[in-house]
Amino acid sequence: MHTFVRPSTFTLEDVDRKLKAAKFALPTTQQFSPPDSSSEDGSSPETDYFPEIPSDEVRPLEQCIAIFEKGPRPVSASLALLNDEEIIQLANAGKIAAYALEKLLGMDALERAVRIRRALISRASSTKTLESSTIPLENYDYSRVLGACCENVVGYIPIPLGIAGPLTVDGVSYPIPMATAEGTLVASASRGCKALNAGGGVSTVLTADGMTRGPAIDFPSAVQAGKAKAWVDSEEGHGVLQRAFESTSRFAKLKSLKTALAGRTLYIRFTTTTGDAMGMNMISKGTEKALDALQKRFPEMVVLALSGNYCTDKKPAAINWIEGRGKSVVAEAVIPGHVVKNVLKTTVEDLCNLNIKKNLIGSAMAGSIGGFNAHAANILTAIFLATGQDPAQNVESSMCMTLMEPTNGGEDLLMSVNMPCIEVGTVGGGTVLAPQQGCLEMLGIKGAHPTQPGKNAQTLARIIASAVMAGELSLMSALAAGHLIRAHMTHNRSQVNTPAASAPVTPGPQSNPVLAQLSRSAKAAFSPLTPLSPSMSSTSLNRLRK
Ligand SMILES: CC(C)(COP(=O)([O-])OP(=O)([O-])OC[C@H]1O[C@@H](n2cnc3c(N)ncnc32)[C@H](O)[C@@H]1OP(=O)([O-])[O-])[C@@H](O)C(=O)NCCC(=O)NCCSC(=O)C[C@@](C)(O)CC(=O)[O-]
Ligand SMILES: NC(=O)C1=CN([C@@H]2O[C@H](COP(=O)(O)OP(=O)(O)OC[C@H]3O[C@@H](n4cnc5c(N)ncnc54)[C@H](OP(=O)(O)O)[C@@H]3O)[C@@H](O)[C@H]2O)C=CC1
Repeated sequence: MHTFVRPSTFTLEDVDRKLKAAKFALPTTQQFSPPDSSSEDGSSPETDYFPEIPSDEVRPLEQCIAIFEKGPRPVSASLALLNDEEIIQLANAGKIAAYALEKLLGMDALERAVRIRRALISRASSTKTLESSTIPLENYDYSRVLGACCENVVGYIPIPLGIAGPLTVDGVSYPIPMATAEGTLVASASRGCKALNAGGGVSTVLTADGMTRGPAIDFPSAVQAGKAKAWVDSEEGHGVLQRAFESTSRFAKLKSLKTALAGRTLYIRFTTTTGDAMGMNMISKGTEKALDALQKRFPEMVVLALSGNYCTDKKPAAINWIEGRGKSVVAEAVIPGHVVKNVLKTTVEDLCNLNIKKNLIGSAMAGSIGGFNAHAANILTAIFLATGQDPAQNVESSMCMTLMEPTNGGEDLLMSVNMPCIEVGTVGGGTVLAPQQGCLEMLGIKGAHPTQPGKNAQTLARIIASAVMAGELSLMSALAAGHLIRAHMTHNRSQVNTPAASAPVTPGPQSNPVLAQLSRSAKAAFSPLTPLSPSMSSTSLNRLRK
């Protein structure tokens, strides 16, 4: 193993370990044999095989292979002697796997690896657009991505970042970072923040903190599975599994083990603290170790999967809604009646009525689990993207029940959001990426908390619940006042890049005079230059659009 180390988060040894899937063997220094010194044309083989500077000219494949396989070590030094087109030749000849380019080119050529991969993928695809595409490639710290965030990287996708607020949460004022492509979201959350701040801000309560993993384990019979369940539930069993589990991390402390049988299959839901990490790698590592200990006690058992969906990760599940997963937060605020009227353009009575009919009864009618809200997922996901969270966990993280009731003799609004599954971290995952770290830094919660592990991640969960409340308040008000479509036509419809040519052709306005008339009316009604009549409800507009 070479020792070519760059000042970076990862060494090549790390990358080598993480990319062990690359199946072609690299010649080691010991295997290196200099090229045959007797050249037929009498030219110096040194010159043929080790040109100092890669030229623009593309040399024959055989010569490139010779440099790659017999050139100086480490292999990154050999590849530095080849130009991009020559490396593309090697990859097309099966000598280099496109996904292992970073490993082969070395830590100081990460952007080059991405550029070459783009060319390879582009030329292999039927559209061939990637190489010259608008997907950005430069000015990105790929060393943070490698072995941590993404494979087969061809660039990065910038998402607009807006700031809502600031919002006062537990007495501290926070700017709310939101990465989104849905116009109106930041405006809506900002209006909600303004209304919440006017009432003194949001207070939060953290009711639980624990990540979960639920493996599935088969036994020969339900009786044997039942014996294992009883042992796991016992003090002795819990202790054995806990010791094994906690040996894997400084931060994972096992809080509970919940067991359930389905025939001869045993499910165990491990719940653990995870410090400032969201914790899925951490808990999975601990669970694997605990299952090794269980296997020693019950050799007949078969671990079907580390995840048996009893966790439940990245899927809707009642167990999360009822028991919580990640951080469980209740956020509460009082919004003065005059603020409801002047900032939100509605009334306490209308808001409370709509909340019951929409967020509670409407969701119950729809058979919802954890969907007793208007758009918690909107605000939560935008903050997830801005702060480097795992976006797929928005499934359970955005479970939320929004409650509203009149207070102070009906004058003011008492509001809460109840979010039992906010799965966030300030270390690990996408939080290692520099822009995402910038957002966490802005909130004062970047990385590990220096003295109380877990406090930064908990603060992030409190901020998210409070920002969700701002979004709920503003959207519910817009719905109650009939302002939804007006706002979206102003903030959420591109006038530049929505070409007329994308209009439907068959059947279309051109071929149907009635539809053509409707289309013109709708266009006039939706133009941001022509504000909608306040009396025009979103329902009537929707009818118009059809
Ligand atoms: C990682 C692998 C693919 C290795 O799998 P492997 O079989 O050891 O890989 P291999 O070296 O034999 O290579 C097989 C192929 O994999 C690809 N491949 C292999 N390595 C690379 C690489 N570095 N970059 C790009 N592609 C790669 C590549 O296509 C390669 O073919 P080749 O090109 O060599 O002929 C496998 O172990 C795997 O798929 N693991 C599953 C990981 C996963 O899906 N994680 C998702 C996150 S888990 C989660 O978020 C949700 C969860 C788990 O909680 C949900 C639940 O509750 O179930
Ligand atoms: N494996 C899986 O099944 C799944 C993985 N994921 C992915 O998992 C990744 C996140 O995993 P996660 O476990 O959160 O992060 P990491 O895998 O990055 O683990 C956190 C690391 O940070 C260390 N650490 C240092 N300081 C702290 C601190 N104050 N609090 C907590 N940890 C600290 C931990 O130490 P120590 O070693 O002592 O624990 C650990 O090594 C994401 O990329 C996510 O997408 C998502 C879903 C499922």
